[in-house]
Amino acid sequence: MVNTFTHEFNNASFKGKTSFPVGLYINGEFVKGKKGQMTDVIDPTNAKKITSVCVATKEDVDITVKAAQKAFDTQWGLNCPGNQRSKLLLKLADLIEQHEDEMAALEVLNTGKPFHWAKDGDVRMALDTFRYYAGWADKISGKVIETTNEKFAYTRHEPIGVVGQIIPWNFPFMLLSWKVAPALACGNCIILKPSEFTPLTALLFAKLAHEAGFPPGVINILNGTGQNVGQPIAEHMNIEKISFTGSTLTGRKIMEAAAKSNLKSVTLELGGKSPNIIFDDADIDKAVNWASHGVYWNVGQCCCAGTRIFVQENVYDEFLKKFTEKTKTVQVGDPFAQNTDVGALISDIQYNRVLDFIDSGKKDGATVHYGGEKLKKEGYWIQPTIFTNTRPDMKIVQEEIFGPVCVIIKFKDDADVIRQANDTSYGLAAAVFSRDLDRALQTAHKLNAGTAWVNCVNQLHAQIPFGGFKQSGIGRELGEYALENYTAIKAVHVNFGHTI
Ligand SMILES: NC(=O)C1=CN([C@@H]2O[C@H](COP(=O)(O)OP(=O)(O)OC[C@H]3O[C@@H](n4cnc5c(N)ncnc54)[C@H](O)[C@@H]3O)[C@@H](O)[C@H]2O)C=CC1
Ligand code: BAL
Repeated sequence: MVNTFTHEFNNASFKGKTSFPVGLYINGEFVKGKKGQMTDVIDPTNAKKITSVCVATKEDVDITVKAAQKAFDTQWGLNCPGNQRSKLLLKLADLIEQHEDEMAALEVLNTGKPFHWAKDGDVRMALDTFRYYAGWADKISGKVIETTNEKFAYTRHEPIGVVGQIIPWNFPFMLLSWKVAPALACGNCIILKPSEFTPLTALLFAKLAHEAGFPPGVINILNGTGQNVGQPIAEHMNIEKISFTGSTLTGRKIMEAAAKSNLKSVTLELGGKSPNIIFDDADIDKAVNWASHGVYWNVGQCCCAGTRIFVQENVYDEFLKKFTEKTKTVQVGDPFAQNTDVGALISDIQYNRVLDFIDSGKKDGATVHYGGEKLKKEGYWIQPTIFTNTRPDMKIVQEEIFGPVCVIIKFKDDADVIRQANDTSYGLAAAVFSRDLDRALQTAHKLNAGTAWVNCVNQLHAQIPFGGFKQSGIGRELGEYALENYTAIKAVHVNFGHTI
């Protein structure tokens, strides 16, 4: 028998209960893994255990792939019309909406992020994403291609089959939706591996997907580590597609595993070191507010965080003063309190990683202009931190920190800032602040980034593609573009006259 996790929330943001099995969700059932292994799930706000969940091994991956392939061949894929897939996705979205406070509270418990962000950001965006792709499920079609008068040729955008999906811990439920919704809309069966740090909302999701009535084997959730579950998915000979979000280092391993196994197609959404450019003609007060959101949202654990803030020299002092004042007002604390802006970091590993980066900045000679200290005795809390007087070669300027840490850098003119902003191996996102739209757009077009925000940051919509240039990734998630990740194009040639 698989255990059930039950938890009563009773706080300023949510009063209510959650309850779901902590098994692996395979072929429409919650089961224990073949080896019966469990792992602890930790509350990052106090480093205490929340519960334990079952974890999978390679053998479980093999069993799941067979179940998913059977579902694809019999009840899903080309055997289930798009309008039926759409109905199921809409039903699932309705169920998520009925449980949105519970889903948000669970995400808060497992990640330490503020409730209002979890609900109005993560869960709302997941809902939008499921509904958006439900709309696509019966509109996925190829085209007729003219060639000769004796031929009728057309393309079909067919589902790929069994798809592996690996997600990280920073936006567990939101990123689940980015992967699962388009894959199902296109008719694929999915095997999703959440991060070992944040398995809980994926399990509540599995319970809701079960209730929605998806055929067994269409949706499968396998908790576990990268090594025991992620790697076997990436290497599997019968998984034809893998989509991954996480570090650039692991992204390389996934690509290597795909190349060495069956050349499965790979989509990668990886790290970033996004520039945020403040020109001297920007509305400085607005830019300060956006820049603060750019760095501190999700305590900086965000692939598109605008952590390199470039400020034109004649407004540098004004910006720095106002940005520092703003940073001092950022409320770090109880994620269920209604005025909290920033919660805890996800794990002891991430906490130490961010502290190491802060140390390296100090050792390299940068100035800690504000913050830089640990907060609280229990859990993984770090002060919002501003570095100044940096050099381009410093680790804190070049590498993704994934914590509430930014560098503020002076620039002379447009050409200077474009050169500095593009001086990175990453290319996920960038932002430009200016009242001069010509200048803002010309700059946005010259930045090497998959997303360019003008007078805003961190804006994400189900309809708009998201993904990286350079080492920030391959392919695009969200929007119509994501359908390309989950369909295989077949060309059909019909001869009605040509002889040979
Ligand atoms: N682009 C993004 O949204 C994210 C970027 N990161 C970056 O990565 C750094 C390290 O964080 P980690 O948790 O170690 O990231 P990670 O990339 O190792 O973990 C992300 C996911 O990949 C899985 N994974 C790990 N090794 C794998 C392998 N060999 N094969 C298949 N799957 C594997 C993990 O279990 C997890 O589900 C962070 O400090 C941050 O800079 C981390 C999380 C998300
Ligand atoms: N910035 C939203 C997606 C991510 O951090 O992975």
